[in-house]
Amino acid sequence: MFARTAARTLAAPSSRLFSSSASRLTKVAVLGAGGGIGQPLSLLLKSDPLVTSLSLYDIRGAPGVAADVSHVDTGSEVTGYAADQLDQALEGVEVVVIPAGVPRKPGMTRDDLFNTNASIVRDLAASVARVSPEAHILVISNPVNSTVPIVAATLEKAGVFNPARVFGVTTLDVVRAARFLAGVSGLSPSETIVPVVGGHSGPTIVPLLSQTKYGKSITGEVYDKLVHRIQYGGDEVVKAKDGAGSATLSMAYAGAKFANALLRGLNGEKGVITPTFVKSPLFADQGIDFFSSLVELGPNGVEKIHPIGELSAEEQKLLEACLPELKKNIEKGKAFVA
Ligand SMILES: NC(=O)c1ccc[n+]([C@@H]2O[C@H](COP(=O)([O-])OP(=O)(O)OC[C@H]3O[C@@H](n4cnc5c(N)ncnc54)[C@H](O)[C@@H]3O)[C@@H](O)[C@H]2O)c1
Ligand SMILES: O=C(O)C[C@H](O)C(=O)O
Repeated sequence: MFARTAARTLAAPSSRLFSSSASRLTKVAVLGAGGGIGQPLSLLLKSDPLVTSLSLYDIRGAPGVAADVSHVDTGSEVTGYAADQLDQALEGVEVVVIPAGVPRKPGMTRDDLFNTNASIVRDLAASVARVSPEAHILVISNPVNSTVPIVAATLEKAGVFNPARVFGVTTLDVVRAARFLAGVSGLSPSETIVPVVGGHSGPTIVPLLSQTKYGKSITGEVYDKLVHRIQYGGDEVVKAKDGAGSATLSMAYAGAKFANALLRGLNGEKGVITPTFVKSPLFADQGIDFFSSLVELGPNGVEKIHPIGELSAEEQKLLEACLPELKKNIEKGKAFVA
């Protein structure tokens, strides 16, 4: 998971979880560190040798999480910040991960979280713009299809938006796709990596199984069920947690995995390529200027946005269903800031 060498992100072997020490100082902040995702994510980031300093902030509970996590015997320093210490938490930070906000309950869509989470994310982004305007921002808070445009528009308003530094974390969809395809094929998930493009909610999640060695042979009902499970994996967890929230542990894993990929890119590692939801030219001519596709990460953040490649007829249909919904979600986010 936390590989530091040349293996591509999509195929990073999990045996590298605790690999060797960092080559450069990297200060990372978690905003929402006291939450269901924030706590295990903070623990995993503490275990990442590429993180040398960890700032944990929440409106409640972050100093306690920091005291706990700081005893783990890895090299990084950990500091917790209380509700009125956001500016201090952001000082000198290069990477900001945002899992702050409310999660879904059964029967809700991610868009139902907009009313609460939009202002939380906007206000946090405004503080990042003021205190650490060069930081890379990793947005986990839902609805990602709207919160990423909100962060971008907020930074734009402050005159500091750099599209190479704002990312919607869609890694959980990639993690699920690999796991679920492995379940169908009987192979190891390291052999069933699937590019997942589009956005992060139901029909906007578009798994490109035809671009994988084992996925392309899956057809009919098995294909339909697999695609549905990848698109609605989040609902599975929400239902099972029965009112206690949504995915936290698998999300912390996915968030730490994406953060590690970004840090490897920032450290100059070549060939770090993974899907992420960024400002993108791929469908901009249709008024959709944020999109998740394979992105190469480098010393400045986004190095190269890859095209989505060849699609099967089924995937073309999935993409057609994705685009109008995604456009609506993006416009809603932009309108909120405007
Ligand atoms: N991108 C993804 O794939 C993905 C996956 C799972 C969950 N999520 C989303 O992540 C978000 C968090 O989920 P969770 O399960 O950790 O929720 P949670 O309620 O357990 O934790 C959220 C935390 O955010 C904190 N918070 C609220 N307002 C804040 C603010 N202004 N500043 C700092 N912290 C603040 C809360 O105090 C709480 O500790 C939700 O919106 C959820 O939908 C996204
Ligand atoms: O389903 C949710 O609301 C949380 C998250 O987006 C997920 O995919 O698990």
